[in-house]
Amino acid sequence: MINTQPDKEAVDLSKFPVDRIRNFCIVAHIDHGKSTLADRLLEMTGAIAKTEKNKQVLDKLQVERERGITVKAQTASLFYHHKGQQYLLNLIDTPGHVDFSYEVSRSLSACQGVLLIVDANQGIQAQTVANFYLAFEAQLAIIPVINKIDLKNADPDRVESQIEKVLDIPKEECIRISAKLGMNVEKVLQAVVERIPPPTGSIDEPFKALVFDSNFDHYRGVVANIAVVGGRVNKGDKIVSAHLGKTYEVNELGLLRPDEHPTQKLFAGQVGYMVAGMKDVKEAQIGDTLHLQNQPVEALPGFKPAKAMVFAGMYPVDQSEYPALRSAMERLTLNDSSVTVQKDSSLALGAGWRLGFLGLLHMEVFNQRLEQEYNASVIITAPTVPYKAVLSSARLIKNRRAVQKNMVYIDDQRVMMKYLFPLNEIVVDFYDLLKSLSSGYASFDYENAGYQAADLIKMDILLNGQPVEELTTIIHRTRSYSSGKAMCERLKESIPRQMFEIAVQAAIGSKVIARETIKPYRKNVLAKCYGGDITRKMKLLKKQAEGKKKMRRVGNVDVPKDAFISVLKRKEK
Ligand SMILES: Nc1nc2c(ncn2[C@@H]2O[C@H](COP(=O)(O)OP(=O)(O)OP(=O)(O)O)[C@@H](O)[C@H]2O)c(=O)[nH]1
Repeated sequence: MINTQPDKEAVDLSKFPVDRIRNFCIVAHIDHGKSTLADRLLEMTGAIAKTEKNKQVLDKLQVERERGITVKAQTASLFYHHKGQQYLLNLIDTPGHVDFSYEVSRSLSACQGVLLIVDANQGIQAQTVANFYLAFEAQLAIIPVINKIDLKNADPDRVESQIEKVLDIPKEECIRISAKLGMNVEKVLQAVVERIPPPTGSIDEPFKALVFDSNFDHYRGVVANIAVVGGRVNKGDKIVSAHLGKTYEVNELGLLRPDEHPTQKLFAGQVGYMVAGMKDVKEAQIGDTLHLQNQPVEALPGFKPAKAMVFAGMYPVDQSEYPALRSAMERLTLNDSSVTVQKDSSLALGAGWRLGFLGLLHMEVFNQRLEQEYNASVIITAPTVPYKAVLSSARLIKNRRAVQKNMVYIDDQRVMMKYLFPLNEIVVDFYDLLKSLSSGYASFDYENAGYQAADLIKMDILLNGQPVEELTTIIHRTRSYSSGKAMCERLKESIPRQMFEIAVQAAIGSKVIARETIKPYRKNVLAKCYGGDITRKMKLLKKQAEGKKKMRRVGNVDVPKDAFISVLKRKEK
């Protein structure tokens, strides 16, 4: 293979007519080797040097490197020689975990095909099936790739049979590789050219591009990732966002290889980035259509908004950090449009937001990115799931526990089961439980099946008979006793003794279901002051008064803000 990687200045994108372009994603279950294969493809086409240091180069975020998982889809344009012709391959590496499947579905909209990677030892897993259906429904060409054939326990024959049985893809279409050793990776590149169709647009149409991702650069403003569906765009052109109707001048255009590589133009079928003086994050809607000024086009269908599954409150640790946190949140939600944001406030924690996430890992990663990329420190409250309440005298009638929907044997060792679960039962620790019960063998994926009636109740927490609104929770009746007890115990640990006895109670309506008592105690700050040094006494009393400012008064009980945080914060695993 001769791979001439054009240098920075030499890229002439007009040399790549649409029929010599391939846009594809790599999709797979978590850890099946997407990012490792992406590294090999980048190396083989000369986009990056082959060194030990270049590992998972498309996992650029600190959180991705620390956790060893992909959370953001990344794009890289590769140049590849095949049968005497040079091709432009646009690769998008996507996350594997179910919480980031929104990234996958968005990325697929910029592609005509996928490489579906399956681990030769683990075989088909939950997200293999979920990702297969995303690609299948988007009518993309699917190339099954069996990875890690170098492993001692690899069983590619069995995995091929699974692929044929469960996904209905003929065995013969599978490519067996070791991404780690680079074995057979060349065959993957050949299959991309031969089996994935080129994009359909034409260079002669009016310019039309889909914004499929974007992020915020401190100096340049919004950097949008675009897929040019038709026509061409030049640096300096005036373009219009179909969503807002605003006009911008194109300041910068280029390819991602995977670093930014400026060009003068982008043509139909190409995928790249654009900077067009959008200074406000609200101007770069993901899913928006861009066209030339005075050449309006029909807007592309865009993306279905992501459906948040888990909600949590987010507050600055110190209220003076609110404006800085707001701008950090706006910028991060531009890069992760699946997070929903609503303003909220709490007496105990001040002004903040109620955020919606696709799952618990998504929430943790968002929090970590805020800290690492924006230096923000936040308090996250206990995650909850959405409920619909029926306001009538009729009770919500029956608790729907898991209901089995179907069961398919993948082979003699594996079975795929579908259940209907209450979301509240699965979002918090179900995945961990499943992994430990199955010694790590089971995998899990879920989608929203709508609202179901359930026996839910509102549980209040009372301090000396006064309800504490921040701690009210909606909970399944069968869980209320254990949860109420745990919350009372945690509050007892966090509220300091005061001059009188404090009753900490959990209650359903007027019925108390758990109680702890905090014994009276008076902290006499003057106890150690012998004699009559009045200035020293005043100092100590002033310090005590300042301490009280950090308290929230519930009835006659002073509760330190930290107490709310420790009770509200979900328990660390
Ligand atoms: N033995 C062997 N290990 C591999 C191979 N390909 C990948 N791995 C290892 O499998 C692990 C997961 O690989 P990644 O490339 O991070 O997997 P991924 O699918 O990108 O993971 P997510 O993006 O988090 O879903 C890493 O430890 C890799 O070194 C292979 O061909 N053989």
